Amino acid sequence: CYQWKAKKQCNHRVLVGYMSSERPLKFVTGTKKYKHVTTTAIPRLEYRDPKAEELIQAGQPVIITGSDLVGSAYHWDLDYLCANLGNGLYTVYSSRNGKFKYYDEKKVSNVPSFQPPTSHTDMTFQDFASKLKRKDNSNWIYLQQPLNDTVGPRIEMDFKGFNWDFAYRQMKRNRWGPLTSNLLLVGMEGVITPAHYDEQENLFAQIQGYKKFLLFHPDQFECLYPYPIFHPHDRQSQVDFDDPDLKKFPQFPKLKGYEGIVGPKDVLYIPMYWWHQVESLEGHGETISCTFWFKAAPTEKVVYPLNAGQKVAIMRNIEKMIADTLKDNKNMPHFMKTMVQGRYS
Ligand SMILES: CCC[C@@H](CC(=O)O)C(=O)C(=O)O
Ligand SMILES: [Zn+2]
Repeated sequence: CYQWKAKKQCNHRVLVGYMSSERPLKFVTGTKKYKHVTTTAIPRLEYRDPKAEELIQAGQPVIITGSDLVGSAYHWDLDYLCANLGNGLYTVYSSRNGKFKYYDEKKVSNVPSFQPPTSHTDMTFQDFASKLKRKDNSNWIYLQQPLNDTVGPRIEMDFKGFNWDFAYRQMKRNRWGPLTSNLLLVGMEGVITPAHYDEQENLFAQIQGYKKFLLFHPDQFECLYPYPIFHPHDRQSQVDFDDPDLKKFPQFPKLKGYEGIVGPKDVLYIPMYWWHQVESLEGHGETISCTFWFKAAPTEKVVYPLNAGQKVAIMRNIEKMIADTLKDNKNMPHFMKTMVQGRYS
């Protein structure tokens, strides 16, 4: 199991003493601590610990150890994946600054001035792996591809060997909807997925390398200023954590959340609507992860007061309805300001 030594802050880098019974003492160099972002540790619990189940049922994040959710993939590394993923094509994103802010291509036409921050191409895993080894810091790359039936027989066998009992037990116990996808993520050291939220429950399994997660409760919505719903960056925060515009986003410094380093064999439960920012830590090789996304649990009976996630869902529905009704997104700011200005303050 892992014991975490006291964190030591030194010149904006956080060294987190890291020791496990399976690995020599290793300093997992954390990343810069973001100014204005206050965090406490994400709980780290053994999967048999009833507290872990309680946290998941309460829709709270938790790093689960010992589940072996992807135990049959612990041997996955670049060479093994090159040899066994087959010659299918994989979606590889490229970024000039190491940040991979997701955008919805179907919404690009809504914002004519939109400049995609990343590009993507399809290539064989072998091509990707050779680019990865040539680590070029002017071109960061990040493979993000749903595992599908183009994979070779060994990968298929490994996939079938996942601890599906654990995954489906969580799904049933928490009344989640069906599993929708397993996304294979292979990231160059240092890549960052900026703060965003997803509309599905996620069991995030780490296979190789270390990822630092920042997580924020849905009630931090007013500190994170998501893009408008019709914008390609819907669900993504507008705030650049490295250089926040506090005139435009004055609530940002009130942000409070959780942080944790997710290492090999760890599984992080990311509850739906929880904001997260994820960084592949330098110095520990490329990261290999696999997501398990589940549809939301159906809301049988609405219980008041509504929780923050439900309020985000309601805000999204209202925003969608206004956008659909007005038919012109330029009219939305004035329409919504008129609706509340001087009436609800
Ligand atoms: C495309 C998914 C990226 C992932 C974050 C990361 O590992 O970089 C994430 O945001 C999630 O699993 O929800
Ligand atoms: Zn996400």
